[in-house]
Amino acid sequence: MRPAASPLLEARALSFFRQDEPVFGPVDFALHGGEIALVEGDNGSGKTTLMRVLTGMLRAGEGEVLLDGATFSLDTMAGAVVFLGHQLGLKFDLSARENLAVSAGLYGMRDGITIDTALADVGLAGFEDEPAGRLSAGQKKRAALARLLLLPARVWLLDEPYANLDREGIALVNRLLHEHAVRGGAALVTSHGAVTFAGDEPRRIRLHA
Ligand SMILES: Nc1ncnc2c1ncn2[C@@H]1O[C@H](COP(=O)(O)OP(=O)(O)OP(=O)(O)O)[C@@H](O)[C@H]1O
Repeated sequence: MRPAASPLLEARALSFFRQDEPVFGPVDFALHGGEIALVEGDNGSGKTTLMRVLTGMLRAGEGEVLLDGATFSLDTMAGAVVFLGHQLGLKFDLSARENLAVSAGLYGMRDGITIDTALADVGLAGFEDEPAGRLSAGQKKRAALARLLLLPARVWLLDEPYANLDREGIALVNRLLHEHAVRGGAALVTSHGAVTFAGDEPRRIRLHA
């Protein structure tokens, strides 16, 4: 797919420091619609920290983040960026369906999708009313993936999305990423495992410990 004029997500000379020690950076990248980039690096090189900076959970030490050409702020990213981290953001006492309804109430839904079709697409048909806390680790991850599908966010930030998934689940993540890119979305993905996307070979952003 031909990149749009303005990147959906851009980092310029982005760095993060803890007690004046650099954790990562400076990092530069520009992700256009239709592009997926893999963040690579050894344990402790700062992949999760980069994701947290990009979601606004941590403040960058130096540099800037642009979303759709505008300087990043919590207001501009709300609804435009969705983050899947180690904490899946599920309320365990709510059902899978209720969890998605809460997210949809906050951020809206993509055209042509419903909560139940999103759950069915990730293999959770029949588990809609199960409290999220009673789902297996892989099923919880699938419920979190259904949220990615449901929300209209064009930028996905996925931190270790393959963790806890079986082979079929890994293929599911790759399919969802491919479909997201075809729809014009962009994604940044951290992973230790082998990643095989259906589309073009992903870009690689390397962090150094
Ligand atoms: N809350 C924290 N307080 C202090 N140091 C932290 C904190 N979180 C992470 N770090 C440190 O920041 C560095 C980067 O951690 P980060 O989790 O971003 O790495 P990572 O590349 O995601 O690692 P992994 O591959 O092991 O998941 C590490 O040295 C880690 O010890």
